[in-house]
Amino acid sequence: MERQVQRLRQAFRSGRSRPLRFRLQQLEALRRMVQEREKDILAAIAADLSKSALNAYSHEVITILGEIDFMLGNLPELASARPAKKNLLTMMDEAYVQPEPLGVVLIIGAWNYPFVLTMQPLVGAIAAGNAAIVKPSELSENTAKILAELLPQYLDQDLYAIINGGVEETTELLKQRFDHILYTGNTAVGKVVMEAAAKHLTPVTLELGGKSPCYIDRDCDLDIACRRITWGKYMNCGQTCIAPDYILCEAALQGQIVQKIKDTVKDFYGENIKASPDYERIINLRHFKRLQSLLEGQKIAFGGETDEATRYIAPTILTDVDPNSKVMQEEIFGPILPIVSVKNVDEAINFINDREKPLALYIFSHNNKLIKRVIDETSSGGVTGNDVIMHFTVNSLPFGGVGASGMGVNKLRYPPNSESKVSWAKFFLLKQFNTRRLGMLLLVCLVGVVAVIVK
Ligand SMILES: NC(=O)C1=CN([C@@H]2O[C@H](COP(=O)(O)OP(=O)(O)OC[C@H]3O[C@@H](n4cnc5c(N)ncnc54)[C@H](O)[C@@H]3O)[C@@H](O)[C@H]2O)C=CC1
Ligand SMILES: CCCCCC(=O)O
Repeated sequence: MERQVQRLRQAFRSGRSRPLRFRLQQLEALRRMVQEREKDILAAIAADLSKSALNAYSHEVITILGEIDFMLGNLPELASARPAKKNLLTMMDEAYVQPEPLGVVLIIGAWNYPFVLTMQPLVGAIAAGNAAIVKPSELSENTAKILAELLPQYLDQDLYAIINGGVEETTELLKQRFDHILYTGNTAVGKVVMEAAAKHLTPVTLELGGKSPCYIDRDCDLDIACRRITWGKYMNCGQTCIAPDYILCEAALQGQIVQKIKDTVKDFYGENIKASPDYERIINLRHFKRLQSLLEGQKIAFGGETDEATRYIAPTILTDVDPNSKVMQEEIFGPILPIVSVKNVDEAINFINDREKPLALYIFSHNNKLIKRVIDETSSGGVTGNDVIMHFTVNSLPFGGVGASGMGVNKLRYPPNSESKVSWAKFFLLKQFNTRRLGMLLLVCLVGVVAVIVK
């Protein structure tokens, strides 16, 4: 490990990773890799998470293409010096902030979105002019393997390395000195990473987990709320760090919520959910058994079916959940949705503040004052009102946790998925489609307006 880190440090010292042209070339090469080897990448993600190619594209590949496009379009400005305000003493001088690379950075990825959670930080590291070591999660072994095969074929091998392995290899890596470590994974390991980094005073970005609450106010559009919660909760079989972990609502709403989510699950995944290409599986037996244990002693209002052979757990809803029960003590990270009843928003705010600061927080209400109050009186990594997960798609928003859910920041929806939905997602998320398609869309609108005026 030490030799590998030293090799990267020498390459970084050569200054090769600093010129803007070089950084853009590497990002263009990464984009080429994603495009030319899309099929292999989708197949690897599919094998790891029993995910359809359409979902692997929508959940992961499109995000990376969007991130690379953003960088290719904005890096010249992002990397340029920023003039600083001067005072009388210095008004004849030059004063500016010059963004500069840190050096050799370590990226440790997680398994639930194995491509996004290693490539997105790598895009940032390359854009900033760093050298980087990428250590994908060993749990998503197929994606780890394909990345080890592809990255050296497309990127500068002296500046960007990939090291595969599990706890042992990661522990060895963490003994080395880096100039920044970006870790994505659970909070317990986040502490291990931070402890190791402290020995070298290495700054860290910790993208951790937590229990993200979702408060449903009695005054909201319950149909929309349940549809969006169903999408965000059961996507990737609930293995999404910013999925709504549990619902807080008045007891009287539980019945309607269960029914509406039940109807939406049928709408999304059909009568036979197990056969749906849009419904994934639990990553491994350890997590499957952990999730099964969370069902013990609970009132299962919907779902609850499991199949160990295929690591299938049905979309499940628990009602009248005791806040002290096991399912409320740990991040669920699976397709189980507990409903905890509270009398009102005051009780919901206290419930949230009595626990670790969540990675995400969701509020469904027609009352914007109530939403604003919850935002003002709680603390979380990111909030979406009247939706879930969508703050993740705004790459001009910082993305990350606070407190136990993390520190530092990193940046076409409903099933069933289809080619045309992916195409529209590209249109709305990828630069390359915006201009051409946007022009077409504007032309159609213009023709429409003219037609109305003429008429
Ligand atoms: N904030 C965010 O953006 C995200 C957070 N997460 C969180 O990640 C968690 C799920 O991922 P995990 O199961 O943790 O992924 P994991 O088991 O794949 O571990 C993550 C990484 O840490 C390494 N690792 C594991 N144990 C280690 C140890 N004892 N010492 C050193 N390295 C170790 C693994 O090799 C892997 O590369 C959830 O809590 C989820 O909320 C997941 C995705 C995004
Ligand atoms: C929708 C993609 C989200 C990726 C980060 C997470 O696990 O929440």
